[in-house]
Amino acid sequence: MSDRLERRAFRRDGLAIEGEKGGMLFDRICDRAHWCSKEVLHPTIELAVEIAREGREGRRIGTLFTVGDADNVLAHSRPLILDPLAGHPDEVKHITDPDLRGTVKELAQLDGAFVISDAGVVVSACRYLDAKASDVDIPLGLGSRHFAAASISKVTQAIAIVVSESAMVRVFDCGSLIAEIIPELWLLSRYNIQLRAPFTEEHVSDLAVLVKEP
Ligand SMILES: Nc1ncnc2c1ncn2[C@@H]1O[C@H](COP(=O)(O)OP(=O)(O)OP(=O)(O)O)[C@@H](O)[C@H]1O
Repeated sequence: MSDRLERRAFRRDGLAIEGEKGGMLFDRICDRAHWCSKEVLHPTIELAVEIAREGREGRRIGTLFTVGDADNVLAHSRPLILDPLAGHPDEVKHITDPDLRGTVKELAQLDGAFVISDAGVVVSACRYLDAKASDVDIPLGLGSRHFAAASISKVTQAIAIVVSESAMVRVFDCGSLIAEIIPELWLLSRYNIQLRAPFTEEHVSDLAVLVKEP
């Protein structure tokens, strides 16, 4: 096995964030979504939480990921700049690849969304999502990034994950907010929570995961 594949296999064994229990909490989000590949959704949520926690160069950053139905997402979006991931082979663009994850953290400072395929390949970055669904269900007060995430999850089969500049991570499926991840417990105040009851709330170390009940 090549070094790259070994590192990828290692990461698939469990989450770096909060270990096995963190993985179990992310399973609940998978179970709530209308479809889910844990091998892709878990490392994407984990990366979103890392971005929310770490920011870049001392400031918080926000970004957006779509997971699944990539061709359809591409058809409902357009590039904001020349795609920095274009031309690189799929083998180096898997969401579990450590080098790719570092690249995504850098690119997350730019506007737009990352598009991830069902197989976990980050096929495009810096995409403006054009989908505008009128019947999305998003709480008042959330802005255009969240609206774009809700809309693309309604118009396509993709699950959309927002890293808000407020450091909250929000997951949209079929046009609705289905989960919120609070990466640091001091952010856990009712003020920050946008998910409407009923939802489950579970904690592991500094992480809280709230999942809407069906
Ligand atoms: N349709 C879209 N597709 C991709 N990215 C978008 C889209 N709309 C907005 N964004 C990104 O979201 C950024 C923040 O926009 P805005 O503040 O309105 O969103 P928000 O939902 O309040 O997010 P945050 O909680 O991070 O502030 C924009 O600068 C842009 O980079």
